[in-house]
Amino acid sequence: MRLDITGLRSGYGAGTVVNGVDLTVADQEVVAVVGRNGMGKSSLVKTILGYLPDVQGSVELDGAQQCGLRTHTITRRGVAYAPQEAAVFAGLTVRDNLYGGLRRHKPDARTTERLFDAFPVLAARLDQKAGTLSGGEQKVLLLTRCLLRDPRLLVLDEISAGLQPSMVNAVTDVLLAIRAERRLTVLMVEQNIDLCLSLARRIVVMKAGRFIAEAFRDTPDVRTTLLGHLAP
Ligand SMILES: Nc1ncnc2c1ncn2[C@@H]1O[C@H](COP(=O)(O)OP(=O)(O)OP(=O)(O)O)[C@@H](O)[C@H]1O
Repeated sequence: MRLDITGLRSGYGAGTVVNGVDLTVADQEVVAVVGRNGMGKSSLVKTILGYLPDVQGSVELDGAQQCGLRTHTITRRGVAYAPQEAAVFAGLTVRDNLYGGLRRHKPDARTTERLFDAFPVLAARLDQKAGTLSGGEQKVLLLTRCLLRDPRLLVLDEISAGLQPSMVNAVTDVLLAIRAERRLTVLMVEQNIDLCLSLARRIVVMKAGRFIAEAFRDTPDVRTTLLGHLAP
C-alpha cells in the first residue's frame, strides 16, 4: 500500500501541532520518523488514523483520500496501528485481545506461528487477562494484534519504548521477516535509532510539526547525524 501525505496540518483546539507535512511512503517501503519529544510525531500518526478532528491537507492510501474518514473505516482499508501507549483491553484475555474483532478474517498460519515463536509469553498466557502482562509484554501484544490482521500498511508509534533489549531484537526479527513475506508498507515513529536503521532505509526528522531533514541508511555517519538531531 502506498501512502501519500500532502500539506497535512492538524492540532488540538486552536494549537497547530502538525504543521505542513509532506511524505510519500512507497508500496512495501519502511520509513521511520524520529525527533525529540513533543515535536508532533504521535499527532502525525494519529492524524493519519483519523483520530484528530480538524485536519487540513491530504492523506491518500493507494490514491484514495482518507482525510475526514472515521478510524474504523481507515483500518478496514488495511491499516493497522500500534499506539505509543500500551492500549490493550486490560480486562480481556490475551486471546480476546489478539483475535477480538477479526470477524471472518483468518490470520495467516505462518505469520501466527512466527509471532508466537518470537513472543512465547503470549502463547503461554492466552487465557490470562492482558492487564497482568508487563508494559513491554503489552507492547508486543499490540504489535501481534496488528500483524494478525494482515495489514497492508502498519503504523507503529515507539514500539520499542519500554522493551528490554532482547525483546527489541525479537521485534526487529519479526518485523523484518513478516514485512518481506506479507509485503507490508511500514511507517514507524521511533526513538531507537538502531531499530530505525535495522528496518528503514529512509528516516525523516520531525521538528515543531514539520519534517526538517531526511537521512538514508547507506549514508556514511547516518547514525551520528540522526543522534545529533535528537540531542537536547
Ligand atoms: N490531546 C492533546 N491535547 C492537547 N495537546 C496535545 C495533546 N496531545 C499532544 N498534545 C501536544 O502536541 C504536541 C506534540 O505532541 P506529540 O505527542 O504529537 O509529540 P511527539 O513528537 O510524539 O512526542 P513524544 O515523543 O513525547 O511522544 C505537544 O506539545 C503535546 O503537548
